[in-house]
Amino acid sequence: MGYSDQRFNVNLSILFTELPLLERPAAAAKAGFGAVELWWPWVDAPTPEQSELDALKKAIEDAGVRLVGLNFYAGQLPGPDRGALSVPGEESAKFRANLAVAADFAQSLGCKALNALYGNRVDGVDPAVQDQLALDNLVLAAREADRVGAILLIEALNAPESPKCPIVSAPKAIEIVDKVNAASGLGNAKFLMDLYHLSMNGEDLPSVIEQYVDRTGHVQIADNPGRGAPGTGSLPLEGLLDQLRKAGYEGWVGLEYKAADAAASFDWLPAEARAAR
Ligand SMILES: O=C(O)C(=O)CO
Repeated sequence: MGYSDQRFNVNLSILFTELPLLERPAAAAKAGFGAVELWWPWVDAPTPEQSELDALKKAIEDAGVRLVGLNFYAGQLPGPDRGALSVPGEESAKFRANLAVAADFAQSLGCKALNALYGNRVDGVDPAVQDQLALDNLVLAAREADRVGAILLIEALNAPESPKCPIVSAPKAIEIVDKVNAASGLGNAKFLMDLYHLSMNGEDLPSVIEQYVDRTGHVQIADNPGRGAPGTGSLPLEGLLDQLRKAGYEGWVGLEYKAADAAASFDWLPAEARAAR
């Protein structure tokens, strides 16, 4: 057991950001990784030029890494936006326009997991109106994911850093997962268990793992406090990942932590544990 038993991938939207986007896949490969994940890279463009999509696809293929997770368009991440799909008007329209583009891009690289971030509450808009819009958009997203053989991920963020986002606990994210599956009839909506966000919420992580592992489609980690590499904070990440593995989780674990020098931040992870693809 231990870190050697997991399939890790590098999140190229938070790590290696000191490099231009198109250089990051090769940097991850050079550090020994076989797989990467991304937030939607064009924060202002849900439907970028085909040439931009092609260039990123080529950079990933040339690096010889596999794309294993992609966020749908979610506005300006890591803030001030926390997603777009529950925000009426232009943001919802952008999310819908992005669905087929992101799903096709994922499919072109064999990526089987698409993450749909919920978005902030909007002053003056009835939360019930936002939640109905969110459900409608998540069902559309579940269908697009299904069209390309992918799962749809629903992630809980954390309340201290995302005070206007309503999906800030594991039970709340699971409630949305269940609603989307009931409404779509597809069963492809899964929980994205981000142990950093959940710990920031003060959740009991062993209990979250025990309760929700069977509905978890992807895991992300960072230490807490600080959202840094494992070992920079006080979370027992190795033990938590062991618990996940023993409970039957065999999916990807995304390294979604901050590091000023990404290449120097992987000492905690034996080289042989980086190469999964
Ligand atoms: O924006 C964040 O903090 C996320 O974890 C998005 O996936």
